[in-house]
Amino acid sequence: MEEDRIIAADEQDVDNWQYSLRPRRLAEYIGQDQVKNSLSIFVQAALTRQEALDHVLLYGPPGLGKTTMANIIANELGVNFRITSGPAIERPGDLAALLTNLGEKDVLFIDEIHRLSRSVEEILYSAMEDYALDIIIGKGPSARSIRLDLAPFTLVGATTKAGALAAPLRDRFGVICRLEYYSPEHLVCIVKRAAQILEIDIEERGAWEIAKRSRGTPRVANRLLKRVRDYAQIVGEGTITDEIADKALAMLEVDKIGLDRTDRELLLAVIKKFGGGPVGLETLAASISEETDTIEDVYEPYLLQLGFINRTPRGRVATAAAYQHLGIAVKENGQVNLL
Ligand SMILES: Nc1ncnc2c1ncn2[C@@H]1O[C@H](COP(=O)(O)OP(=O)(O)OP(=O)(O)O)[C@@H](O)[C@H]1O
Ligand SMILES: [Mg+2]
Repeated sequence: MEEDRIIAADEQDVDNWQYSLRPRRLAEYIGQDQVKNSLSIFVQAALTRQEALDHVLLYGPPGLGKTTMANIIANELGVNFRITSGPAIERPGDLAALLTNLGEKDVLFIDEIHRLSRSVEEILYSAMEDYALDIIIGKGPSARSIRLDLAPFTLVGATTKAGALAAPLRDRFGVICRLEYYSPEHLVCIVKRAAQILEIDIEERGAWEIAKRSRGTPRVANRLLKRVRDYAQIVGEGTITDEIADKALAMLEVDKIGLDRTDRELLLAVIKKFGGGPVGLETLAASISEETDTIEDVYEPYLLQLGFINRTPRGRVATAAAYQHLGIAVKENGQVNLL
């Protein structure tokens, strides 16, 4: 299960402690320079004109700091921050209640905005466009529609699946920002910053060992840091050195580039059971007793990003980079050998 994986990008219940590490201002937010620069200009412009900021859509893989950034936008604007999520808003009335309670220029954050129901989404259109709610009162022939004015507000939506957003909704966002995976350099800064807040002793090279295995994702970096700290305190002398980090992460079966056992199992299945592919998704799923959805949504993204597997019309193929990482040689005749 994804829940049990230390390198999972998705938020787990046990990740609540990370909230204290969230940067609160734009200047503290590490990386994502392009997004930061444009948001900083739009925020300043809105403040100068004393208007509500345009609606902002943040999209990108889990754990990269969408919720953090939404919160920062409200802080920079100096307004209230209200938080909800697509699945939490069940009926149009729930959204109407949220919207009518917003103050002037407040930020309403809707996480997983691609999971709003159609009827709720439709209420959002006029709210975003005209700061108004069209409400239908009564039923049948006596039903009539009334328009309720709202205070100007900023909707910040977050999604991991921008493609799943209906076009009319997407078009109503004036600012659309894509968050990218972080470079190891930025992750080193994130690890060191978190260590400082948590009062953990860490050497530069220790921070690098953690950064390199964090799959471009701050949430994963923070999680690894916490586990390595335990190891440093119990097995080492409290300080996270490169050697301590390496040993701790090896114990957790997280390899040099952040792959865990499941990642390696999947790659080995493609290479050893199916000669490197192509192998159909369903066949592959059956061979490692997994659901096809889990493979597509959970296991594959990072392997695709690394260029370890390719998706072809005939199925999944392991690339030379995957063979190399696992220490397996490719033979001319297509057969494989351990190096
Ligand atoms: N730029 C950053 N600088 C420092 N720390 C960060 C940064 N971005 C994220 N973090 C840390 O990573 C954690 C996860 O970030 P956050 O909860 O904002 O992710 P998210 O993109 O909303 O993820 P999800 O899509 O799963 O909701 C935060 O608690 C924070 O500590
Ligand atoms: Mg989030």
